[in-house]
Amino acid sequence: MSFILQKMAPAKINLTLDVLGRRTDGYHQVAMVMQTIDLCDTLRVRRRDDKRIFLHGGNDEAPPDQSNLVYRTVQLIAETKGLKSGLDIYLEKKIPVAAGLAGGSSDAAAMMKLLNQLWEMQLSPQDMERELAKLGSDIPFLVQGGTALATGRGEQLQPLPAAPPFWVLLIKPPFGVSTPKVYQALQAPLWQGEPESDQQLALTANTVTIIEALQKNSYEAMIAALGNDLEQVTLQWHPELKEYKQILLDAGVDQAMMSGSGPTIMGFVQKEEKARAIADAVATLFEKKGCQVYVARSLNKEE
Ligand SMILES: C[C@@](CO)(OP(=O)(O)O)[C@H](O)COP(=O)(O)OP(=O)(O)OC[C@H]1O[C@@H](n2ccc(N)nc2=O)[C@H](O)[C@@H]1O
Ligand SMILES: Nc1ncnc2c1ncn2[C@@H]1O[C@H](COP(=O)(O)OP(=O)(O)O)[C@@H](O)[C@H]1O
Repeated sequence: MSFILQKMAPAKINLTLDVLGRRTDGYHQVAMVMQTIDLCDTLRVRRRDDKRIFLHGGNDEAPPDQSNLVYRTVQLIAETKGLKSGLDIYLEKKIPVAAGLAGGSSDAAAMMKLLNQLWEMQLSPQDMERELAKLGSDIPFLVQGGTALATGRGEQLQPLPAAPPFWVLLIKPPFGVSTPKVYQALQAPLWQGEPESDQQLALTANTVTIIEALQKNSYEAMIAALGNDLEQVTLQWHPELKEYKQILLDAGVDQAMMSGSGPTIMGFVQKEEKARAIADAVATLFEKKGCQVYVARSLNKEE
């Protein structure tokens, strides 16, 4: 029996998400500070002697069929670089689906890294990011993870100093939201069409301030600069999310905010003991509302 390769696929959260404009290609121009956390899916892969690809695991919302981003990553690489062997792939989902945590994107990035290893393709991280941008705007960030600035439609990356270590409580309501619908409903004053000046592409206040906070390695300054332009849409559709933020703030988190297009609400704290104590205090209340509660810590690029 050939040996099994395994890779963890971490969730991402947005520390900022500034939407700058609505482009003609159907995407929005964004500036986002992204961070990986240690809530992870797991991918295991074993080479087969034939040329068949089998995907196992997943769950009801991310079934192991041809629509799965893991399968689509193999298909993309098979088309561009050739199918070098058959594969048995097992996907263990822990990251909630359609939650604003980019679980599917991270699974795709992990699959790409496993293929690079197994098929000895010697692709650089930048090569992998370029390929994966074809499957989704968030996926390139998940190749390297840690803390990074994402611009363009989210696929252009610049390294940032690692965020000061922190913990987050994640409250995942019993429903998902559609990312395209959230972007489309955004009412913010946006430019439309193509960016015409550098000013239109300039980073906005939240993102500039948070980058300064990261440069100073200041947890307090980072917390003060958190922001997400998509909150206004998802919180209007699901007003109970405002209440969830308040519950977390009342329970003692330093700040509460939605991740990505939502609906997951995050509560930020600096220390593990505090995160776990608050999670214990609020778990029953949130579980009664049908929410799942997770505790996770920020990851470095190397983890
Ligand atoms: C909102 C964010 C924030 O990190 O994450 P999630 O909430 O999905 O995790 C991302 O911008 C989501 O990126 P991702 O989920 O990869 O989106 P894609 O598959 O590329 O695009 C799906 C659709 O969302 C819309 N879209 C996406 C990215 C972007 N910058 N502008 C957009 O308008 C488009 O309608 C696009 O067709
Ligand atoms: N491996 C996967 N894990 C999760 N979702 C997947 C996967 N493959 C395809 N999908 C599809 O992609 C959509 C968005 O997935 P996900 O990455 O969880 O969203 P989000 O970025 O909003 O957290 C889901 O509706 C799901 O049907």
